[in-house]
Amino acid sequence: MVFDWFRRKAAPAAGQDVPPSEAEVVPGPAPELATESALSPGTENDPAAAPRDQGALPEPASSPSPDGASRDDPSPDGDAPPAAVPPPASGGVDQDTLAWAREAYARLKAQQEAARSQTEAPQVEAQASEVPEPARRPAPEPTAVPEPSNAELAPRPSLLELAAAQRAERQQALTAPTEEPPPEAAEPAAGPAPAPAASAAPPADAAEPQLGAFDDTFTWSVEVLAAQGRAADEVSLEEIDWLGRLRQGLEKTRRGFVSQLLETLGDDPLTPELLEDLETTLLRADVGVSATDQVLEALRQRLNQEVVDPAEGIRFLKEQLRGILERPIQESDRPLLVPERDRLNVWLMVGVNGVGKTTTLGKLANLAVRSGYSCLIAAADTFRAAAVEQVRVWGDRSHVPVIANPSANADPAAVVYDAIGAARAQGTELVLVDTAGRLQTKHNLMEELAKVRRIVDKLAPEAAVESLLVLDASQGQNGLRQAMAFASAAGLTGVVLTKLDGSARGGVALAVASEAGLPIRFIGAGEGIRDLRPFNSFEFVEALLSG
Ligand SMILES: Nc1nc2c(ncn2[C@@H]2O[C@H](COP(=O)(O)OP(=O)(O)OP(=O)(O)O)[C@@H](O)[C@H]2O)c(=O)[nH]1
Repeated sequence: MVFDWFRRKAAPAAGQDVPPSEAEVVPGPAPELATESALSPGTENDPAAAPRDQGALPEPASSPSPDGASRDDPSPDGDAPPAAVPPPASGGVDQDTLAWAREAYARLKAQQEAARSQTEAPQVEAQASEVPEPARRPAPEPTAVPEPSNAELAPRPSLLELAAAQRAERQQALTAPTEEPPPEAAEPAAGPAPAPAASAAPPADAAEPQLGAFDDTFTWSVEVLAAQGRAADEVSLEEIDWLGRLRQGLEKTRRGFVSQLLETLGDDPLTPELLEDLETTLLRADVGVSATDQVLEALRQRLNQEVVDPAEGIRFLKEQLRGILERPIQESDRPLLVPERDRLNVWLMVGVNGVGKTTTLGKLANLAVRSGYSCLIAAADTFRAAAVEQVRVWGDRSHVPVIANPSANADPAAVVYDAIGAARAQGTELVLVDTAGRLQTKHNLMEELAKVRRIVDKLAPEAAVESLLVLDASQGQNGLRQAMAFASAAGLTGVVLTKLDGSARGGVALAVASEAGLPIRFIGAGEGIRDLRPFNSFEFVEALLSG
């Protein structure tokens, strides 16, 4: 079994079927929210100090842990909080939810400590072997699984669980990308190509995610996973880390959106007059005219039927936003974009200059390798001098081969031709194609792109082809115009939204879904290799509207 980052669940390795019935965290119809409340003002800048209304999140699904304890009874010793877990940062927190979050935290901490002592042990051995015989100290007991220092944490993972966690960590370490690209990767990639620009090198890989404090961000992340049916023992550090970064990435959008929303909604029941203010708020957040109209119309109808208090207003708003994001996903033939096993998958990255196509491709290659898919990169951006080099560096980081054409200004279609041939010969599952950035208004360049697309369809009619428009979220409504233009030339099937970190225009995701009718497939929230994940409408909307 490997952890499939596309499905976000442990999955059988290549050659094994994935049972469709297994529960997975997928961007599907939103889970029913048991409770919902208004956003908590004041938590934006100081989550540790101000209370966050935990009721804003759904009741976590009650999933028994492997040792049989349910989340209602996280501690075999009773209700006392684990000693190593600090008291909650916020007051007034739902105790049941908090206990569940504590359980997840305790497990992650134990896993991290187990992994740490596991990695330290071989180092001690290695050092010992360098020491002259007489001075050599006795090697540490090889079979003993170190007892975590927070052994009193509840529920304490069994030795089997610890060992499994260690194995998983080791496997992750083995399959993880190299920290730095190997020196030869810095060599010019292709014959006459000029020396690589300094900017060609992607940022160094982020270190393994570390467990932070038991704070508001942690409890929010755990709750978001729990609301989607995750058990406490299925919560992984990397997902917590990602959700934290997603929430942080959407902070700028959220800050404007949420504060205006709270101001608009106030403490009184919603009135039709408030809808005008809400319209302005949504349009300012780049949600787009169509999505805004849909939301307002739904709210209007609701207000005609009953009195709606602010908390219900927020819940209803979230539901509407999720619905808009979900519609194109559910209408596509694939509710979840995952490379199909035992089939050639070709994913093209297209878009205007500098939006993050190559970076996205590098992150996807890493996601694919870590999820156990065989992958190959086609460096079909033959226009920009350093592009092939940049792609090679990304390929090296995940040990993914790169097919490139050494001649300057080679035909991108020829590179794709070679790549598909190589993938067929090697039985590769996923071919990621980097294409040159182009303005949607340049007819000849759009024609060139259409040719690449035709070549793929002709050469590999059996392949599952995806044409993904990479959009820089910070470009707001401009991205929408790009989507419309690229749709016809490249036969777009989906969108990757990048640079959500640091952009106040994350609302454009809704405009893309409602006006271009394109499913958002992945989102990027940072330059690091792990800063990309499959899009999940529930998490996105929660992060957008979390307090
Ligand atoms: N902050 C942030 N930066 C990103 C993200 N994705 C890409 N970038 C940065 O955006 C810049 C351009 O990325 P590239 O991947 O080279 O963009 P491109 O679309 O391939 O560029 P062209 O090939 O010139 O069209 C780089 O500095 C990336 O590190 C993201 O999600 N967040």
